[in-house]
Amino acid sequence: MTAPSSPVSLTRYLLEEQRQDRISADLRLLIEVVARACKSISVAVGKGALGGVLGDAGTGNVQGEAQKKLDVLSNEILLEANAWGGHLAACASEEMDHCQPIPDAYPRGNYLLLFDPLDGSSNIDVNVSVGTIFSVLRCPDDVPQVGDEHFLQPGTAQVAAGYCIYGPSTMMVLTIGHGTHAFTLDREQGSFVLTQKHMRVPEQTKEFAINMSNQRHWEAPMQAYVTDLLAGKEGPRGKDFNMRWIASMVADVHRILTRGGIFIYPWDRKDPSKAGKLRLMYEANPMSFLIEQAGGASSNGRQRMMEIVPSQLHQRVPVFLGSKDEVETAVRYHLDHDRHAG
Ligand SMILES: O=P(O)(O)OC[C@H]1O[C@](O)(COP(=O)(O)O)[C@@H](O)[C@@H]1O
Ligand SMILES: [Mg+2]
Ligand SMILES: [Mg+2]
Repeated sequence: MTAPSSPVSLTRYLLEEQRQDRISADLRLLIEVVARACKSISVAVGKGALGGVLGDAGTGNVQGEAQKKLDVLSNEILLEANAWGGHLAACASEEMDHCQPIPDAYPRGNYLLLFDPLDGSSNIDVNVSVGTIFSVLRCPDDVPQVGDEHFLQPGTAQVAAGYCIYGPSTMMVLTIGHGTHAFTLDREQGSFVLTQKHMRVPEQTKEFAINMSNQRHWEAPMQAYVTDLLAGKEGPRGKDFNMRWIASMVADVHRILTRGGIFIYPWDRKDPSKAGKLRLMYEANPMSFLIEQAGGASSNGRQRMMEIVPSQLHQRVPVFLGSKDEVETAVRYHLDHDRHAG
C-alpha cells in the first residue's frame, strides 16, 4: 500500500520551483508576501458586517470610481506587507494615481508589483465572491527613480501573475509561466495548499459571460457574435449556449478556469473615450497569463492581449478570454467585419 502523499503547501511548491531554477529567491519571497497579504484581506472580507468593513469609503480613485472601505483597506494591506520585503522596487495599484516606489529607507529589490486590491467590489455589500488580482514585472536595470513609465511593459514580460478569490473557500490561483495552479487556504493551518495542478480550460464551450445590459452600445461585430450565440441550435452556431455574469472578474474567470467558457467585456459607446471597462495592467494581463498557461486564449478582440504595448498605467481594454476555440471565433467576427469595412 502506498502512503498517502502529504499536502503540498504554497511555500513548498515555490521552494521546489526555486530549486529547479524557475524562479529566483526574491520572486519566491515576493509571492509569499502577496499570499500573506491576501490571507489578511480574506480575514477582513470574511468578517463582513461584523468587521465594520462594508459600505463606501466616501472617496474616489483615479478612475473616478467610488471606493469601498474594503478597496482602501485591501490596498493598505498589500502596500504595508510589501514595503518591508526587500524584493520590490515599486508597487502600482488600481487605487493609486501613480506607482509608489519603495521608500529609500527600505531595502529595494528588482521587481515591480501591480494589483487590483479588491476586484468586483460592487459585490462586497451583497456577500458575493470578490478577489485580489496581481501581476509581477522585472524592474529595468539601473533605474535611479522608478516611475509609472517603467511599468509599461507588455503582458508577455510578466514573470508571475495570480489572483486570490474570497468565496465559500479562499483560493489562490498562480502562474510563474509553468502552468496555472490552484491553492486552497486551509483556515485552521493558515496555509495555502495545492489543490489543483495544471488547470486546463476546455477548448470549446457552451457558456458565455457578458453584461447583456450594454448590448445596444456594442459595435456591429459584437452584436453579430452575441446574436448568433443567442440563436442557439437553430442559428449558425448549431448549439445552445448558457449565460453567467457574476460582475466580479475574479469569480467569472475562476469559473472559466474550472469548467470553461468565454468572458467578454467589450468596448461600448456609453463612453467612447474609454477603450473598455477593464484595466490592462492589473486585470486583463494577469488574467490572460493565467488563462494562456491553462491552454485558453485572450484577446482585445483584434490582438493577443499580452502583446499590447501599454501607454498608460491605468489603460483600459476590451477583454475576450477563456476557451480557445470560442475566443478565436469571437475574434474572427471582429476581423471579418474590419476586412469588409475597408
Ligand atoms: O458592473 P459591470 O459593468 O457588469 O462590471 C463588472 C466588472 O467590473 C469589475 O468589477 C471591475 O473591478 P473593480 O471592482 O476592481 O473596479 C470587474 O470585476 C467586473 O468584471
Ligand atoms: Mg477589478
Ligand atoms: Mg478593484
